[in-house]
Amino acid sequence: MGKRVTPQANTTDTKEQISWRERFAALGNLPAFFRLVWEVSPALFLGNAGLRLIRAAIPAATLYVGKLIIDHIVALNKQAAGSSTDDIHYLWWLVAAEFGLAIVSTALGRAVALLDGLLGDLFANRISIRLMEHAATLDLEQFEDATFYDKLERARRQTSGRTVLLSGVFGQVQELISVAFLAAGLAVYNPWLLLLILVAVTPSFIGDNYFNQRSYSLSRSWTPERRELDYLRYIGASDETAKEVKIFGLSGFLIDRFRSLSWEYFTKNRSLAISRAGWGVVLTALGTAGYYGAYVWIVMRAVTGQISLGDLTFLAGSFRQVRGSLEGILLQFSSLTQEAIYLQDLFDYFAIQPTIHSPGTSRPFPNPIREGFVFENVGFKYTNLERWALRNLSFTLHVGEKLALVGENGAGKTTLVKLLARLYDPAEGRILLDGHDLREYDLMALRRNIGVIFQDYTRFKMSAGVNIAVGDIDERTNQPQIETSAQRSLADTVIAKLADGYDQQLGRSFNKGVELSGGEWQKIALGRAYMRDAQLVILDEPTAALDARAEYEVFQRFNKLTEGHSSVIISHRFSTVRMADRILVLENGTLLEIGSHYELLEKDGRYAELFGLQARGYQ
Ligand SMILES: Nc1ncnc2c1ncn2[C@@H]1O[C@H](COP(=O)(O)OP(=O)(O)OP(=O)(O)O)[C@@H](O)[C@H]1O
Repeated sequence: MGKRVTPQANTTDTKEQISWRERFAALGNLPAFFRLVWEVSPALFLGNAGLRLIRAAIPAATLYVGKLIIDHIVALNKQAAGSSTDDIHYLWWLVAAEFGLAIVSTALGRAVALLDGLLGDLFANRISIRLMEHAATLDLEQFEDATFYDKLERARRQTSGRTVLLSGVFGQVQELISVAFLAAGLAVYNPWLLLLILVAVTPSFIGDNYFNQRSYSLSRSWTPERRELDYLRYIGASDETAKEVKIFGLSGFLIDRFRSLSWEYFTKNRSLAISRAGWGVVLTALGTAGYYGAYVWIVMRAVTGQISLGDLTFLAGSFRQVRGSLEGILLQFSSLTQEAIYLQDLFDYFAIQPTIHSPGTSRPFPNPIREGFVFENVGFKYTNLERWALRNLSFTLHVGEKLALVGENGAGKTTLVKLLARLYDPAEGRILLDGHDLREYDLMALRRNIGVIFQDYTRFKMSAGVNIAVGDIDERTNQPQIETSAQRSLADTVIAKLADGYDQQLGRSFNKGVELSGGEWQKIALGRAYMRDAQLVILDEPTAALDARAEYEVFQRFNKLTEGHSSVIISHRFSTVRMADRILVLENGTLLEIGSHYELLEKDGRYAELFGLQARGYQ
């Protein structure tokens, strides 16, 4: 494989450095994050916080009890033979107290981990649901945009491992309180010790921050490549692609591509990890030197008798713990800001607003439609396409009319249909429904009144019944309606052959799922068109996979059942097209001809030419 070009990886490394200011600003996401966590479960949230608070006091208490024990033993030794049983009892009480603290600390640790886990799982579920809810509101065009996908991918990463942030922040607070207790003890003896600790931990804090920032930048700039890696992993091992991967012998090609891309990422990560480890050793050594400096001072004071042996253990222990905790807090802080920046990606995704939506006050949807749809000089351009997909398009779709769209591949037929359903809005001109712009109507009402079956319809890996019911999902338990729709689309003959009938799992991804042939799937998908009583039914190449007899029968039924309703049919088969009331011929996104089959034959233009070509093929 040739060397791949990764412009993002090379150019954004420097561009995507995150400044301190951005890091602190990202912390501003924490309140919103906590609100989300709180909404998930107030009880778990409070329980977690409460238990951690108690646990925070334990290290200082344990050290203090330890000091009392040592001082008491020293006192007992001095008294030698004269110790009373009360003194011994007191000593055992102290030992029991320390034992009790150790047990409570472990139990609280387990309880906190449990609550973290439960809360984290609930939170991940909640975010997944919000991701799906938000995705449902977004424009089709947004889904077709690669940068949007990168955002979605980064947001999706937030649905797992969020416990890291959760326990991270909670742990921070717990540690801070622990440190406050311990530091208070240290300050009583000598406040300078605190300053020494701060100086000792600063180098490793700065180092960690630096490396966290670089690792975030790297990971962020590699989002498109990571997506590609996921995609390669998927197509390299999936039931959907297995057939072609085998026939064309693609596995070597896919694996090579995966290998070179993943190796490139690995080497970048590796060099970062190595320099991080190297610097880590040096910087923590500085911290250790600080600790031993203080230790020498404490030992000297004990030797000269200025502090007791108990004080020595308490101070040395406190110092060690405060340093460890502070290092932890500062380390956590830098990974916390990093997590908070990831959180920004999640909130960025939630902040994406659709451009296609209902107006503030919408016009009631006409029922029945009286005048039909009018295209007035409509033009549309895909964002990633230079040329216009449709331009200067004007025609009327009358009420009750059956219109066929004809044109070569890429002429703009599907695009026209997407504009009718407001999956996109025109960039030029407008589409009127009963004299008013489509944008004045409620979007949901419009979509409810239009039934579209696209050529690339989705084969849901769900039951056969649900695959038909998606045409009107609110009616998914309405078995008679599902069965009637199946009869109309000829799907009933397909379902009759399935062992579990309408409950049969389709697709092989799940247990006991069966795969259907292309035409069988199409009959099932066509059933969706009959699920709702739409005023406009659109079929985009609905019979391409059907055999000749099935196609004939489907259209006989379709024409009868949609009598009085408007319909649009896209087809490359002229046997189907000629049944339409009028035929609209598109070429390069513009209207070339429109008229009935006979009118267009008489005109002897493009339609007549294409029709003649196909007819000759059968002679
Ligand atoms: N999502 C998209 N993003 C960018 N360009 C697109 C997109 N969908 C279609 N196009 C482009 O717009 C043009 C019109 O496509 P459209 O799907 O409307 O053609 P069509 O007439 O339905 O073709 P076919 O007969 O092959 O189904 C094509 O050139 C296509 O490349």
